[in-house]
Amino acid sequence: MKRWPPMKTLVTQAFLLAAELHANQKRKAALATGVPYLSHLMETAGMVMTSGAPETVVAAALLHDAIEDHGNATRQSIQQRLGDDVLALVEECTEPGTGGPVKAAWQERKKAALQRMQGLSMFALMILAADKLQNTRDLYRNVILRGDEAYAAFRVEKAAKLWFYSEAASEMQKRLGTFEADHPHNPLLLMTRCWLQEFSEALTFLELH
Ligand SMILES: Nc1nc2c(ncn2[C@@H]2O[C@H](COP(=O)(O)OP(=O)(O)O)[C@@H](OP(=O)(O)OP(=O)(O)O)[C@H]2O)c(=O)[nH]1
Repeated sequence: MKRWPPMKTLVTQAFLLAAELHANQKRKAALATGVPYLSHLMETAGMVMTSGAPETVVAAALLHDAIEDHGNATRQSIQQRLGDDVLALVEECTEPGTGGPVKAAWQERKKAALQRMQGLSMFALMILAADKLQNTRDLYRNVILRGDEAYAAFRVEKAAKLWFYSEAASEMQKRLGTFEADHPHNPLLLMTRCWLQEFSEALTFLELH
């Protein structure tokens, strides 16, 4: 019988770790019930991979919610299995005030996340832009089908959710601009620009519906 080749690449290892960590986690507001959380990580990492980003970035995209959702102990598994570069990127993508036994209050976490955006590395910015776009695309489809009921599964109401997304869109655009000034033709930055454009367009739709 033909055997699969050994699965040793960073992306494969990251996928296996993400599948392990998020095995029992479901999406909160999916159109079908019981949709695995892994779907969000695969879509986000798929966008990053399609852009041509390095393997470390794709691996970090697969693990961007690992510490946030599964705690500080996860840092060690990421470091041991994927190395310091992937861990550093995952840490940049981890929302402040998460990872410990108790999550900080929603408003406090989101304000801290916004404040940190101007210090993001280019690769962390890419992952967060793909992450926010994936969640917003999902919300967009949900709003088309269910209207305001689409917001019911979240911790905060529609106005707060859209406030955060709109602040995040402008902070990410500002940060992207600082990289574009130095590297105007970088294809990874061009792709991030497209994602942020789509993110803003989806937000405009959500604000109007
Ligand atoms: N659109 C969508 N999102 C879902 C779904 N299931 C889980 N999420 C996740 O929920 C988070 C938002 O959930 P909330 O209950 O508002 O709680 P939180 O912001 O305190 O985590 C998002 O992650 P986040 O990056 O931490 O927050 P955010 O910055 O996107 O708000 C997103 O990944 C779903 O079915 N659809």
